[in-house]
Amino acid sequence: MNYVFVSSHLFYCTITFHFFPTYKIVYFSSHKHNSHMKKDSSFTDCISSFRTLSLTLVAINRVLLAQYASFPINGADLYDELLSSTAILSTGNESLDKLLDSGLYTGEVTELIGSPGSGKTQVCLGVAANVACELKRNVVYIDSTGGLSASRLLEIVKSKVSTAEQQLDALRRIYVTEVFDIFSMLKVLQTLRTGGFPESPSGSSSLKAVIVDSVRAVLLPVIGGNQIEGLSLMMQLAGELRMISRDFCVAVLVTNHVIRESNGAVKPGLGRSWSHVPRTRILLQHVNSEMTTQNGLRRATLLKSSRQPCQISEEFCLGSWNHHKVVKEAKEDSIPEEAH
Ligand SMILES: Nc1ncnc2c1ncn2[C@@H]1O[C@H](COP(=O)(O)OP(=O)(O)OP(=O)(O)O)[C@@H](O)[C@H]1O
Repeated sequence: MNYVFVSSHLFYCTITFHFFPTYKIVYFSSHKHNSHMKKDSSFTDCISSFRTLSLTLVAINRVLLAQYASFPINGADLYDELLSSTAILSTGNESLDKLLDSGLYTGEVTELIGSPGSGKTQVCLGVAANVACELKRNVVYIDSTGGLSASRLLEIVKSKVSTAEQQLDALRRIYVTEVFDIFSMLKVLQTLRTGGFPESPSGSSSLKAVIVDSVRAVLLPVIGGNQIEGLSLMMQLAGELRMISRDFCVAVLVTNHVIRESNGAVKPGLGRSWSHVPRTRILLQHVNSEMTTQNGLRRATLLKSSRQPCQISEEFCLGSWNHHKVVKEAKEDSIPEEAH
């Protein structure tokens, strides 16, 4: 254990420096009330200890920067890192995959926005079922709206895998947590990040997707009144989602509502501070036609992407995840589970 001595007129305390556990910082005072202080230290000793201290602090500063600051890396290394850590998870819906440039990218936060009833939860269920059934990977599903329907999930799973055993296996890969406030949400994410995630039955940690439906439901109550606290909680949530996506190489899919402006245009909820959090954003809308409202036809429009031109859109049916895959077995080898 290394000790760093800090002289102060006010304090006599010992603090363990959390970021740097091998160092112990000891504050000691020359105040006359502290009878047990080092009274024999001369002025020159004091100056030399300050010098030592400043050198030590510089060393600590360097180590902390090396550990926690981001360093620039060249494009080739960046591309290598991308190839080794990025996987593309198919959503199970061709139209959405097309908009997302093949699917959900691990290491990124993707946002699905839309008005109530636009089908955000249906898409989340479809994605969870697809990752669990087709890719055979784990999913953490955080439900903050109470909109997750186990029967609907089973319905989608049944359309993807035929035997009861496979269906059970797939359902076991989807870990559902219900949270209804931002503090519980942050706690769940922190538990997940610090390794508190329950392992899959096979014992392999194969978490590939984290779905949060929805972020606005937990943020809305804290954003209205106390703006400063609400914003800081929102940024904390953004940080947790980003860290999980990067550290665990998982795809994070979040849902958010929209705000309708006076001219009828829609914009993503949670304002500007949130707008930079997702790397990709898709808007879900009803397709307004008497014929199409019956079969749940939706239009998905790409609003934000660093890979595709924005404002392209695709139409798809919400019930498309139910469609049975007749030639599933034959196609198993060609599932684009991990593109890189
Ligand atoms: N099995 C199904 N097949 C097709 N469409 C369905 C099915 N079940 C529900 N729907 C449709 O999904 C829509 C509701 O979708 P969903 O609950 O995903 O909306 P949401 O955008 O999550 O809404 P909210 O923001 O209120 O949570 C309804 O229009 C409903 O008709």
